Amino acid sequence: MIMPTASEPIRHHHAHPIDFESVREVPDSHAWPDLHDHPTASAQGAAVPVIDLSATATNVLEQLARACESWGAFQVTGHGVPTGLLRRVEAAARGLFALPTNRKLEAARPDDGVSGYGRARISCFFPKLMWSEGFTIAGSPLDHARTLWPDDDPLAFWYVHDARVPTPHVLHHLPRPSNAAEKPCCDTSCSDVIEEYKEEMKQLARKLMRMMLVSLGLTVAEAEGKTGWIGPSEEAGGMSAVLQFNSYPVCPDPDRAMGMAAHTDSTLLTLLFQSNTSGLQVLQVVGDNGRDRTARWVTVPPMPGALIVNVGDLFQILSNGRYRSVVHRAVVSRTSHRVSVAYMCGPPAASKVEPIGKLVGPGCGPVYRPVTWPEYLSVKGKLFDKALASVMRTEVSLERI
Ligand SMILES: C=C1C[C@]23C[C@H]1CC[C@H]2[C@@]12CCC[C@@](C)(C(=O)O1)[C@H]2[C@@H]3C(=O)O
Ligand SMILES: O=C(O)CCC(=O)C(=O)O
Ligand SMILES: [Fe+2]
Repeated sequence: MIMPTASEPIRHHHAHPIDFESVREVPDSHAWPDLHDHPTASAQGAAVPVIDLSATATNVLEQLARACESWGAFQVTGHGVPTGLLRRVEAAARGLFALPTNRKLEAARPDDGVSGYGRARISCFFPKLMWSEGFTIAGSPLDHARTLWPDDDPLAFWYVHDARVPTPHVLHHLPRPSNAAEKPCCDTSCSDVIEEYKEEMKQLARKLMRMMLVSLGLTVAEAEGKTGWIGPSEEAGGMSAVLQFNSYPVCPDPDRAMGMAAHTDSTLLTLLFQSNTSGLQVLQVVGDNGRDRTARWVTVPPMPGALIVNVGDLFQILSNGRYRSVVHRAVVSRTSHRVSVAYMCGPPAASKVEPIGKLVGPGCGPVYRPVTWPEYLSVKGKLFDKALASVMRTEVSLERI
């Protein structure tokens, strides 16, 4: 993995994003020296597992367990999310990023905030900038749009019909809507699509959480009771989530630019939709016996209609280290503008996440101390790739993990 070279977060001085569309070469600010830190596995090599959730055949739980133990990531098919909705959410993402820069900057994420437009939060740990821009939505997309653009709401304004997206050229020349209520009559707005997508992802995330906990050896009742958040009644307020839209413009020299630097997600699970453009790579660690550790980047090929599931740091804590969060990154392309949408799912803010009692036994005590999601995010914001180790119980030897 490309190690962050900064121990202290860096404040990048380029407040304004570069104009990705017009640059003819990768500027020094975006040129990464060590993109080939590990070999990239050939297409014939091992691939991230694909799991069909609709399969009536029964070894789905075993497949999940194997995928989570050995990869920390897998693709799911048969998940029940309509392909039409996936197409519409991709169009919504493309529409958002196609907005003129000044409109996007109106929604810039404040320094101390979670939501808004800007570069990835982890950028401050790397000396070079990434070839991407992002849009983070915590809470309701509609409320969000209203707060960010109180006068006129581009999220509600740009209509998504049949996955057709206004091109940047058209967007520049469209009149700004004078009143968000004056919507062109048709279809649904971006924020409706996003709202609908969040709801579908929430159901799928709960189902996957339940299945993954059962695959660890819990009963369904235990899985629902232990965490409270995934039970049928949502008495503890259900899970919470952040929606992250990523955009990776075409790049004149993809071998020198990084779309999204290597990281693990600070979530329980992340459900990622990468549309039909390749870019996501996961780090496969081979021969991990302490000393002799080699790793390689494995591309996760786009599969029509599939979603990718990443095990996040909080699930690693919950499972007491049995399921590992996966190191992953996104590379860029010379020819395709790629977008991805990540549903980053965590527990309710007030809930403590800690190793599940049943998975902790004699000779295998709890490896991690209890943390809430906000606490963990704050630790991650300071320590980045050392965050998980820092919430280990001190009496547990580092060898164990
Ligand atoms: C709920 C989350 C999870 C965050 C922080 C916070 C809001 C934004 C998320 C992301 C989204 C993009 C990748 C990442 C690595 C980033 O830079 O910002 C994520 C990060 C994390 O998983 O740590
Ligand atoms: O775009 C991708 O494939 C990866 C995005 C990602 O890792 C993230 O949003 O956390
Ligand atoms: Fe990620």
